[in-house]
Amino acid sequence: MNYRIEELIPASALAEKVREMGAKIEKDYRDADEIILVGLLRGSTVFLADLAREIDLDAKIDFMVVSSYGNSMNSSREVKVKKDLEEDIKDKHVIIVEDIIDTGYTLEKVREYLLLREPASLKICTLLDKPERREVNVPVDYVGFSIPDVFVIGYGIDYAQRHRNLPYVGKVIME
Ligand SMILES: O=P(O)(O)OC[C@H]1O[C@H](OP(=O)(O)OP(=O)(O)O)[C@H](O)[C@@H]1O
Ligand code: HPA
Repeated sequence: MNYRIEELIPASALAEKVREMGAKIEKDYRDADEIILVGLLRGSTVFLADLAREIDLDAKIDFMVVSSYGNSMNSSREVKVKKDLEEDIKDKHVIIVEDIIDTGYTLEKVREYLLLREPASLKICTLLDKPERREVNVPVDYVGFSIPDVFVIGYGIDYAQRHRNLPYVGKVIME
């Protein structure tokens, strides 16, 4: 399939937004002993790496793998946990860090799954939000950019596992 990529959010705007988000999180959790940032692999890696360095608090980093999409642009509703956390999150302040929220199924499932472990608090932080695509309601506490219903890649986000290493967020245009 032929496609081209058009820049949607430049690297400089991403860096500025990530700084702002980090500052907000730092302020909100300044009285917490420790926070745990939970990244969902693989899309959140680039955002999480940058965000974590903008938060001057005692933070642990852990990861989960959940399956939802596959290689196509269609969402599938089955969400399975393929790799669980290593950390015990009971009584801890946890922030799920995501690259993008689309239908909401992934975060709904992960949120329910983690709440069963009784964290002290559980918030959700996403770089990108596509509100037009939402099918289930999930409380999102930190949002970088709301974007229209376009297929995006870059800054950790893939199209069939490609383009995650682009320094900007681009949109895929089918030709
Ligand atoms: O709101 P939803 O409709 O559930 O979609 C959002 C999810 O889809 C993408 O993950 P993907 O399964 O492509 O895995 P990846 O993180 O490895 O790219 C993205 O990273 C989110 O986790
Ligand atoms: O726009 C997107 N791009 C890549 N993966 C995704 N998963 C949900 N939305 C997207």
